[in-house]
Amino acid sequence: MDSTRIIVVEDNIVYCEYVCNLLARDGYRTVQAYRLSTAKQHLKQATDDDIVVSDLRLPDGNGIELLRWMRKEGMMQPFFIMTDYAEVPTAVESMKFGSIDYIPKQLLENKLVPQIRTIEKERQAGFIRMPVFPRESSAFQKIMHRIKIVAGTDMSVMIFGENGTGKEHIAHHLHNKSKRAGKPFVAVDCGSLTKELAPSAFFGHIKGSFTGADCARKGYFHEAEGGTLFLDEVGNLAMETQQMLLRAIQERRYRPVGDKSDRSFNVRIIAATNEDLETAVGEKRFRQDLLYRLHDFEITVPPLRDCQEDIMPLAEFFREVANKELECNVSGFSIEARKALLTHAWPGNVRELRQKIMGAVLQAQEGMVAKEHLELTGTKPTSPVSFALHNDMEEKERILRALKQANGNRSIAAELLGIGRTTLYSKLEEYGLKYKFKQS
Ligand SMILES: Nc1ncnc2c1ncn2[C@@H]1O[C@H](COP(=O)(O)OP(=O)(O)OP(=O)(O)O)[C@@H](O)[C@H]1O
Repeated sequence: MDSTRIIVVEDNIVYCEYVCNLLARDGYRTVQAYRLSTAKQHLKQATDDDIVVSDLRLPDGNGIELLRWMRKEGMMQPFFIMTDYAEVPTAVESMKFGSIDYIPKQLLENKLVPQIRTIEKERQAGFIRMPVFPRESSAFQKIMHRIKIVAGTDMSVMIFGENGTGKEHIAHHLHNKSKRAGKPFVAVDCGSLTKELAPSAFFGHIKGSFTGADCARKGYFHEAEGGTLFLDEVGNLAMETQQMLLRAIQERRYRPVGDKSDRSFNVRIIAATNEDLETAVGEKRFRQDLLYRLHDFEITVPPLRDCQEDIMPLAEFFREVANKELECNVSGFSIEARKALLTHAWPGNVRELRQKIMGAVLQAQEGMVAKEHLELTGTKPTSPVSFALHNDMEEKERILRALKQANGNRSIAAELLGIGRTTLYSKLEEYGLKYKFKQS
């Protein structure tokens, strides 16, 4: 019997019973709650190994309220929302508060148990899921659209982007949205693989195949069978390893080191790089034929400085994560801190933002994060390129975006737009926006 207990929160008694039976069939213990208040009681006695699956609408509240309450109480158990199709936009909201996924009820039978199995495997491997914030900038909406169209296929996908932009998250998300969800997602750091280690790492070896091979080892291809193999920093592979991979991918088979026969595999490949691989091809550091194989479809993740709309939402999200992890009680950012966050160049992208916010929350402990807590030195502020005013059509929208980003503060908005305060005032007048942001 599995030790994982699932708390099923659903007011429709018949459906609740159905979900519990589904889970019981796979050996899970379940406990039912028809109301938000009952769910809270169960959760007060829950262990960290429990998992919550909740309907969105409940007689005395809703699933998102439950999730927010849990996170506020420091309960970090995995949380899934079950939805009807009509409720998908609200369900997406739930991911902001750290729900792992929303599962349409029509797909529950196929999706829920595999996702729970993945969580269990990750727990066994000592892997801790970092909460992911669903970014909503227009650049990310485009990325999400591209993921949606390619997810259902078996095309290889190449993800380009600077370090720390979230390429691995995107690869994971793509996997979760594909028909391979619930099957393994195996991430390989190609930069750490020497040409000597690579054959055994990718294809495995049999016992005694070389000095030191005291026992057989499964390779990454075997581990990822049925699922996705994520080749991170693929540009760092040695030429010999590139050739070996190319052959395997072309022939859809490989031979474990020391074995006498080949194995076939069913693995989807997603690769990521922060390099311009065309240049690497030109410099003969990367094989053109391998690049073609890995590059059926492309996703480019823009640097954080080009996604200004994401900066404050991500910062707020990391502040909440930091509050919980570090047991602090920081409620927001001062105007100066916001300004610093919005104008910093973020060479380390989301990773750097996360680190800066964790550090700032730790320093502030409570109250507001001040500019000094962020310690944003050493890089020049970004040129306000992404907010530059190009033409009348875009202008109004950009002004609104900058004002929203600056929380209505016109000085900061003007700075983001790269124009003077007086110019901003006259633009506000021109577009009839003068009274919309009265607060500053
Ligand atoms: N949407 C997000 N929500 C929460 N955290 C995020 C998000 N995107 C990125 N991060 C955080 O930023 C860091 C970098 O993310 P990730 O490893 O996916 O980037 P990457 O582009 O693959 O980096 P690298 O090129 O260095 O391998 C991680 O700590 C991750 O938790």
